[in-house]
Amino acid sequence: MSRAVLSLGSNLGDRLAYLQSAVDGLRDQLKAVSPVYETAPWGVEDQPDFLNAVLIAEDETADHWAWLRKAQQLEHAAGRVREQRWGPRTLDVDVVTVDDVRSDDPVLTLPHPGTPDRATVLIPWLDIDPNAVLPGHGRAQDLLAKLDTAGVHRRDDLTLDGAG
Ligand SMILES: Nc1ncnc2c1ncn2[C@@H]1O[C@H](COP(=O)(O)OP(=O)(O)OP(=O)(O)O)[C@@H](O)[C@H]1O
Ligand SMILES: Nc1nc2c(c(=O)[nH]1)N=C(CO)CN2
Repeated sequence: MSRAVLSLGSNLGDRLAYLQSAVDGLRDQLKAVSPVYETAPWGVEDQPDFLNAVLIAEDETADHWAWLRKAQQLEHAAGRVREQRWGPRTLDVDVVTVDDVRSDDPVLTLPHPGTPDRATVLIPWLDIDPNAVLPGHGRAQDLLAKLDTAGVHRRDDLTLDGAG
């Protein structure tokens, strides 16, 4: 059994539909779906606002590589074209954690190295797991306390349907 935390982001086209497509693609493994947040872009600031959300999924047999393949399949299905680093995209699916796995491999770094600095991941993750711990970095709550959360706005009018 493995448990993965996956972060979703979209800032092109029908953003909510792209996030929903990831939820639909994980339906059998889905354990929790966060609220949706509208967030100011970090990294490359001259691009449209993102919608972000976080999912928790479990699988009987998947190892961390299988979760990366799944994430990339979901991006591909959403027509994701890799262009600019940190640039606009229809769907970004990052593997935040898989259990307590820690890896320095650039193809799959775990936990995802951006996580401690990203309120856009920590806030929705804490919504669905208030006791979340980032392996090697401590409690998500403590990491979030050090960050600026001004650009992160919960959109209660937009919801992802994770029901069976
Ligand atoms: N934990 C991880 N989750 C997803 N991809 C990862 C992870 N660790 C390493 N990668 C690698 O990162 C590469 C680039 O990913 P991507 O294009 O999504 O980066 P980005 O979204 O622009 O930036 P960031 O990864 O900082 O969010 C992928 O090809 C993948 O192999
Ligand atoms: N707010 C926000 N900004 C971003 C995001 C994202 O998901 N949310 N993803 C990026 C590329 O990984 C670059 N910038």
